[in-house]
Amino acid sequence: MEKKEENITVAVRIRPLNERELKSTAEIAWEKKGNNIIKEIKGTREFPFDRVYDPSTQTSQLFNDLASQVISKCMEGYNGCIFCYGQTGSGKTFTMHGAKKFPGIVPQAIEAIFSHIQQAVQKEFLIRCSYIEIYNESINDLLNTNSLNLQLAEDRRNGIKIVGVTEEVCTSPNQVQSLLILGETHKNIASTSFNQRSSRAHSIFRVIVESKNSFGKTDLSVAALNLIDLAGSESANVHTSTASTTRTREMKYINRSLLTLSTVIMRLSDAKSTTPIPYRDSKLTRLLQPALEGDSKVNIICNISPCAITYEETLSTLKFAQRAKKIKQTIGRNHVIDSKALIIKYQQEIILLQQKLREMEQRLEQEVNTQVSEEVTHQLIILQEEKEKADARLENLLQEKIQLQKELERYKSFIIHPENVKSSKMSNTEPDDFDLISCRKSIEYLHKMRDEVNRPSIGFRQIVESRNEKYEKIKPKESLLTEHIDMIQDMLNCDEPFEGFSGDEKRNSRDCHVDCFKIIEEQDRIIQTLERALGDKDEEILILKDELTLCRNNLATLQRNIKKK
Ligand SMILES: Nc1ncnc2c1ncn2[C@@H]1O[C@H](COP(=O)(O)OP(=O)(O)OP(=O)(O)O)[C@@H](O)[C@H]1O
Repeated sequence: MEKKEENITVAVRIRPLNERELKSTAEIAWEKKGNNIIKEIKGTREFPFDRVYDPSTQTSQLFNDLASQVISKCMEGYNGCIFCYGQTGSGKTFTMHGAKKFPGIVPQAIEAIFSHIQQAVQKEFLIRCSYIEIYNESINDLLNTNSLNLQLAEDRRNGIKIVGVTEEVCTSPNQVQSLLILGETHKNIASTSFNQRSSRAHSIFRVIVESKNSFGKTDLSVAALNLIDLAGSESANVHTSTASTTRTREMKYINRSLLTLSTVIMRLSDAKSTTPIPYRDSKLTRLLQPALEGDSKVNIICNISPCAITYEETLSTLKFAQRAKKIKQTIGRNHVIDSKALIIKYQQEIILLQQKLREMEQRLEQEVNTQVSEEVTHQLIILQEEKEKADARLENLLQEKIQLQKELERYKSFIIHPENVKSSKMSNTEPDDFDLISCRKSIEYLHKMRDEVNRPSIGFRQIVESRNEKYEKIKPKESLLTEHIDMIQDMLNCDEPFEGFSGDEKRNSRDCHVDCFKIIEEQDRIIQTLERALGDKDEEILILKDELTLCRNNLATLQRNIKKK
């Protein structure tokens, strides 16, 4: 340990008058004189300190003058301890933690620690934080409400420890800030006649700074920074009539522990004293023991009210501060050559974890590759099978379609027009000179001619001429034809078209007529069915083609993915 002797730094901060004091007729009893003296206004008392701050001073000024040096030392490996001492309502919490828009020493210290880490490029740091309060002589963990009445343990190497206290590793100011907010919600605060938000316990926010040179393996420093907001002393008669038993009990515990602190400071300040120092009389002094004995750079800020109402309490605070000022300390830097120190432990853990992570990543990659290739192969097989099935179904359908088309053609070829049937049947039964086919053709021809003549678009003369010409050609057969035409016309128009024929002829013709129509109707039905079937097959083929395209696309995507892998 590198050692050097120095005094505890003691400063006094005078707060502005509060509402109650402003309303009262009481006078101002204390004022600042120069930079470091506080003096009685109406008396002769004067107390010199390292610094004295008047009511107009901002906390940032105190931080820059006092706390920043302690923080710098901590970053170099020296322990540090800053605490605020004073009667209730004198401004201890305001100084240590601050209020809205007025950051206290703690938030400013956190900013300073992290900005120091940012600048110290050659060093590595590990920051751990804990937050406890001593309430009615019980140490409670403010970061874990289930941890109450924690015990202290002492060993030669580590000094005094709080067993089981929560220590959070923090990597940013915001993270520390969150811990502070969490701790604040668990603090014992109550309204008293002197302070609306009076701390009913001593609170200690501890930052452990582990640091090591980036290149060194063993030169490790571990420093503790204790930022302490003590509960305020209260005059016993304040609580007797109005306060609840809880407040009175709290007050007794607070006063007793502060008295022990005072005694400890008094004994420490008297270099010649051989009387044992009663550290063990309170949890607070036991915890402060290493710092007060010289393992820490200590700053004490004594908060006072300038008002005469609290003259006695302020005087007591100033006397305490005077005694504290006399304490000489020999502070040393903590070198730790200890493989158990967290920064090294964490570094080793990080290396191990990184190794494990790499191994896991490799294993995962292998597994994923195997899984992917198995899955892709499986999907490929399924797709191939689906494609083959689809191809086969398509082929079948195409065959079916061709078959159906052939059948359709065949059926179409079977279609017999009634007039053909009539003429062929009739020709078998009619006498030679009765040429029904030619008659029929002639009738058709005549009908056509008549239609032609009636069509307004064709030149009338041409039509008449052509008609006459054709008429001349068939004129010789006119009478015969006319007769036959009439007869055939009658036959075609009437229900009994074969009236003039003999019985057999009639029967044959009628049967033939009916058969023909039946065949034709049947054929029409078959054709319609075939056409419908064909239409359905076409639709199925289209759907199958779509499916096939989808299959092909999926296959292509899979093949692309496999190539990428
Ligand atoms: N320097 C200051 N400037 C402005 N207001 C202040 C100052 N110091 C204290 N106050 C105000 O005075 C009140 C009491 O302060 P604070 O709670 O810090 O006292 P305390 O000493 O912590 O009291 P306790 O011991 O009861 O917890 C608060 O409202 C606080 O905002």
